[in-house]
Amino acid sequence: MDWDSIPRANIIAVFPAEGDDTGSQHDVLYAVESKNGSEEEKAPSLSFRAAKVHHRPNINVLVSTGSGTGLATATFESLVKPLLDHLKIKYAVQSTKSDRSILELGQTIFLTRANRGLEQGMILLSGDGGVVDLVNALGASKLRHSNQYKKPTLAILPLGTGNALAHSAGVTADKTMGLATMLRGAPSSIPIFRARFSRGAKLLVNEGREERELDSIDADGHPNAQGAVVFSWGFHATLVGDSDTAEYRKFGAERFKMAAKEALYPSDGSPPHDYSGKVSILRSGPLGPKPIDRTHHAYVLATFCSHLESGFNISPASMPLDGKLRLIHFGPLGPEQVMDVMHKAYDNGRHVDDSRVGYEEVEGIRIDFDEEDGQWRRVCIDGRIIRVEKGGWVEVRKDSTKVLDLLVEQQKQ
Ligand SMILES: Nc1ncnc2c1ncn2[C@@H]1O[C@H](COP(=O)(O)OP(=O)(O)OP(=O)(O)O)[C@@H](O)[C@H]1O
Repeated sequence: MDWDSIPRANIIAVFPAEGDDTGSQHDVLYAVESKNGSEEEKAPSLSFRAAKVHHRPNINVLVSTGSGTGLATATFESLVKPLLDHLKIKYAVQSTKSDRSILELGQTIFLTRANRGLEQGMILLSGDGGVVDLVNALGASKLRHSNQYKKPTLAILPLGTGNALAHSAGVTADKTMGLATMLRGAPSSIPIFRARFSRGAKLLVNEGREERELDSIDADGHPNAQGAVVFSWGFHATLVGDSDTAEYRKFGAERFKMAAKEALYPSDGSPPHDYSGKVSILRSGPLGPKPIDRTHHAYVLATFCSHLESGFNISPASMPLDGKLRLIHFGPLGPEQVMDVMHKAYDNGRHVDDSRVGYEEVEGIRIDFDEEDGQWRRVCIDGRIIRVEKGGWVEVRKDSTKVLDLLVEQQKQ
């Protein structure tokens, strides 16, 4: 029987077929609605069937050696490999050699297979960066998708620093480090946004010392980048950018707090920076952009996720993969007041009830930067830092392209 002909929601259990050493033959038990079952007959309206299925998806394990505090390789060797071997699951494993490894695998092998309609599973040992690399590789241009495009399915094992997507999608809700969801989860599309920049925007790499062109440039010459977690400007982007160094990375998630202190209490004794620019909310339909009534800002952050790290509940109204983009923003405040707002975010997202904080669902946002110094024109997309040129702008909008499914606990339609 063909695996694809059995609806996922009807599957009760899958067992390796007895005597099969290839890992590709399975016995599947599944429920079928019985046509003549009715309440009057007092018969159950479901019955079960058993089928023999040949199914051998292409499974790739991606080990991001530079993520978090560098535990991905040890986790693969001591936990993931023995588990997959125990289950006789066949897979190919790739470890990252550079910050472009996952992007390049995605742009070549995974995109080609997806365009040929082949089923692919990926087990990703990384933080949010690995996910965003896959999203960008697979979704950089709709034109690159064939009619047969088949979304790969991703299982994420949270080996990064923030692991926002894993925390927000419920992958870390149990004590199995994502392994239970990897085996029992159901696929659900990862919502994505697209940022379109003025022509001079550049990706910052090598601890912010080098500039690189963005991989995707649209027909009008505007650099594009996609994200699945967060877009930010101001305090958040500054602390992510400043703390992305080998020295800071040793401290795990503490690095964000350390860089936050430096941004709020600069060592030269100056007050925290007031970010200057025009921020507008983009709305759907005929309504034009609605500018936020302030010229200076401390915090501008749009996200699909409820949590940016464990306990940091930035958008309490966000549900796992609900595809709603929410904006959190506030104007210049003293350092103690910023800390007060941040503490409320760690306290179950109470900051959104604070009158100093704006919180709303948006279709997108536009920022027109009015900053002389480039360090204040840095924005963050899922941990990557992009610097916009003087007088430049960025527009961030929800993107309906579906490129990748994430395995999550609850089946979503
Ligand atoms: N071998 C490597 N050499 C250089 N860079 C690497 C290597 N492996 C991974 N990287 C890069 O390290 C970064 C790790 O990002 P990732 O998001 O996975 O972890 P993180 O930043 O610690 O976590 P999070 O984004 O969840 O806070 C990515 O930019 C990735 O491309």
